Amino acid sequence: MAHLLEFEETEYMSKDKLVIFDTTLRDGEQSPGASMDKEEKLEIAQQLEKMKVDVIEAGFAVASPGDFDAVKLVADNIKDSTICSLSRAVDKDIEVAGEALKGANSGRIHTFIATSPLHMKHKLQMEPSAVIEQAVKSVRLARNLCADVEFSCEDAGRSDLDFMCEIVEKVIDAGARTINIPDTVGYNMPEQYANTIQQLIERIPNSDKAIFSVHCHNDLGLAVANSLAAVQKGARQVECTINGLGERAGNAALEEIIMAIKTRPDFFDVEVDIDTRHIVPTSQLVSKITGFAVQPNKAIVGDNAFAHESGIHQDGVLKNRETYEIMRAEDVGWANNRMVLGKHSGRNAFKSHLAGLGIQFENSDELKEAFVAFKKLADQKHDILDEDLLSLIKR
Ligand SMILES: CC(=O)SCCNC(=O)CCNC(=O)[C@H](O)C(C)(C)COP(=O)(O)OP(=O)(O)OC[C@H]1O[C@@H](n2cnc3c(N)ncnc32)[C@H](O)[C@@H]1OP(=O)(O)O
Ligand SMILES: CC(C)C(=O)C(=O)O
Repeated sequence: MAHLLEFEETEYMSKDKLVIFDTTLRDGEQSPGASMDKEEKLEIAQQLEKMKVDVIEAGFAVASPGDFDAVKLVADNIKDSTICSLSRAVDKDIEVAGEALKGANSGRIHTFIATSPLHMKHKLQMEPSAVIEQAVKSVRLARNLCADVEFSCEDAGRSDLDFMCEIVEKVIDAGARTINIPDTVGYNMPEQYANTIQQLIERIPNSDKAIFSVHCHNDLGLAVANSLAAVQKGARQVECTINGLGERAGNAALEEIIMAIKTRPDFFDVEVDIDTRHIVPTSQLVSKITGFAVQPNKAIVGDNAFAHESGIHQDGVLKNRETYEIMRAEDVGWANNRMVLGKHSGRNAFKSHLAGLGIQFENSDELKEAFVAFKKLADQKHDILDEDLLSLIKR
């Protein structure tokens, strides 16, 4: 057996650094209807690189000739982020992944096998001992092709902890330097998932030789909560996708993970290198390419994430934005926050909006009269446009 390729244990192994691993182009693409061609993948990868994402999982190279080409194109062109391809614990998958990644500045082979009793018995139809053997063999093969190898225990959220301790210890010995513990079907609760990560780190004798990673699905709406709970217990890589795209109900949303970490440094003792100003443009690009609309009330990237229609909120924000905004719209790539006039709006926002249109009221009676007319109109009309306001004032 050839010597394992040398792995640089520098930047990624820092205790304070949270590695951001984006899998929009792989797990995100697994959403029915979200397939992307290679040029589309490259366009998104370029945007992720601008955002300073650490690792981009570009696809599953063995899946199709098109996906091989896409992983290769991304690997050949993106130089600042590590480019990764997924592969089963199957020699052919790993070799094809290695081939697609040949041109990468920094490449990673990500190999996985299921470890839950349910998946091993019914899907893989393998004995647990054979699963361990296959995992070790695959990691060794991958390490002969690529210095940076990640191993995932698929369906870790329903796997036995003792069994995971055993397999993970062996794959670390075989050369895996990132150990991913996916909650593949979004079954775990935050405390339970965080405890699994903590137990694995504490119990596995060679756990200090690897970064522990989380990959959470959103079947119960807990993907982000589970990921963040695990970060508090020692996880140092989060796998996530733009807009939370992904299988079934999706993956943890990158934008929510990043902004939670940045907004609550009192909770999270980790650093992320992401340039958050690229979040909204990236979200809009992914939405345009996949055709998956972003719901208006989606955190960070939804149209209403920084919009206010209620008078009490508008008044507070006009006096001090922090009254109702915990982040700055500009910091995540919006041009500004937004005041929307509607039936819930108050006098202060109304007056301020009209001032923006060049209209000043001579006295409070004039303002009162215009405001009463505006409320009547707002009861009848869903969207109040500036033209509506101007004609109302003229009248
Ligand atoms: C949780 C996740 O997101 S896992 C990633 C899921 N993503 C995908 O599946 C997308 C890409 N997949 C594909 O293109 C295809 O499924 C391929 C190319 C990987 C395999 O295709 P096929 O050879 O036709 O197999 P098929 O998909 O029907 O079945 C999967 C086979 O892989 C086996 N398998 C599944 N996972 C693994 C694994 N991690 N390691 C080894 N074998 C595995 C299954 O047991 C099954 O084996 P069998 O054919 O002996 O019953
Ligand atoms: C293969 C792994 C990383 C995965 O996507 C999952 O388990 O959800």
